[in-house]
Amino acid sequence: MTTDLRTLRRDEWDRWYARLELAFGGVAESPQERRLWDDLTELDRSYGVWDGDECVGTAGAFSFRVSVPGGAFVAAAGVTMVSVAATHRRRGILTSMMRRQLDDVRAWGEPLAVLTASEPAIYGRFGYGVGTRQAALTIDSTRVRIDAPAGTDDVRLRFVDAAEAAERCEAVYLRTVGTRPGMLARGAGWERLPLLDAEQDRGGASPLLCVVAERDGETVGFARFHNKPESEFAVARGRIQARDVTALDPAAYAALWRFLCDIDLTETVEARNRPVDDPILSLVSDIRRCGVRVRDSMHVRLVEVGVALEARTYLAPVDVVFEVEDAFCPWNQGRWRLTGDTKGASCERTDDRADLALSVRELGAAYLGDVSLVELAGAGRVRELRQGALAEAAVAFGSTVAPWLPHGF
Ligand SMILES: CC(=O)SCCNC(=O)CCNC(=O)[C@H](O)C(C)(C)COP(=O)(O)OP(=O)(O)OC[C@H]1O[C@@H](n2cnc3c(N)ncnc32)[C@H](O)[C@@H]1OP(=O)(O)O
Repeated sequence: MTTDLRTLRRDEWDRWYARLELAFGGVAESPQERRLWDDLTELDRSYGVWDGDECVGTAGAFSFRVSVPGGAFVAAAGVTMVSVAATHRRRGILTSMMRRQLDDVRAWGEPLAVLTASEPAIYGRFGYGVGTRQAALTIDSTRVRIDAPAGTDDVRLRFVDAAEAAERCEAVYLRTVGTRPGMLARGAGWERLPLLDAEQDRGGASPLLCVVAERDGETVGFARFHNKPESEFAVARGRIQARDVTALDPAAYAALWRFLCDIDLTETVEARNRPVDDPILSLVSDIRRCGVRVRDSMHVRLVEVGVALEARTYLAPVDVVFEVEDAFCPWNQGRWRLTGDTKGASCERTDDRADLALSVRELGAAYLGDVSLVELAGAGRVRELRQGALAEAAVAFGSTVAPWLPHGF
């Protein structure tokens, strides 16, 4: 079989995207969602693999800047829309696309590649580590009380039309980008993503509802959610499906969650993607009844180890030499000396003896401050070669808040 891997052309997008949908089960997305992804696709950063005139492989890369510990934003390829036709699987097509893509990302001068995986087992071989996690909540709102802080009662909540309020909600959201590592600065068009609301995706729930939180006439937060009425022998058992809960201060945040947990005729509040250290977990009276489940979220690949490690700051002074293994991107392979603290860092090639040995995948996992290097060492994936180096590096790589990716891509 000979296939041709090339950059996507405008007139190929429809056929290309249809093959991507087919690889994910063949259920067509709503026209609204399809149009959004069409508009967001960056053709010159997308690939199709063609067997004759049949598209058998797809992959793309959005232009993002990822927030990292210390507050900088680092250019990153947001790897997306990866698929290989079921008729052509396990013949190396994914590998060929990952090869081409990581070479291109390097040539574009982007030190990071990030993605959310359909299955976590796919991308480790290409040097990606799980760099952020997310928590799903299923709150029993009949039993859980919100212990709201002072000032919560001064927050005014109002139902608004989600589309009409989109601009001011986006303005609030943008003020939160960068408050956690892992959040994305993106280009125009992405503000449409949280408003997608096709009936076919609702599963019987209401259209998207929106409540804004105001103080002194200023918007200080918002919640977007669906209400799914359910009942059992005339007992209301409705479910609130929270899509976004965003606020600029603790009182507004508590007011929004208290509202969601208090809606009549409902007894459950679900939220699929929250930070693992979400303050809601400290607002509730009974964490056991919040059904917390944690899973992998954004996978991170250091495309240029030196540039990436220099771009963030470190919670404590650090001076360690890493022996990095990177078979897929051998330009990263070898020894790097990282020195840094809360103000800045430098990371350079060195011949000095190594203090810690690990693969680029572990660096990706630890990069945003989520998984501890100590935890990875416990799994045998980081080796300490100088006593004390592991603790020193683990503390330095931490983050004061858990990294979080608020939405998929
Ligand atoms: C960022 C995103 O877009 S995530 C979306 C990923 N896409 C999907 O899940 C859609 C459905 N699946 C597919 O399209 C394909 O099966 C893909 C893209 C996952 C894999 O494509 P393929 O061309 O079959 O992969 P390829 O042949 O290059 O495999 C490379 C290696 O990865 C392994 N691999 C491939 N898919 C998987 C998987 N799902 N789980 C574990 N290992 C996998 C292969 O076994 C192979 O291992 P080997 O080198 O040890 O033999």
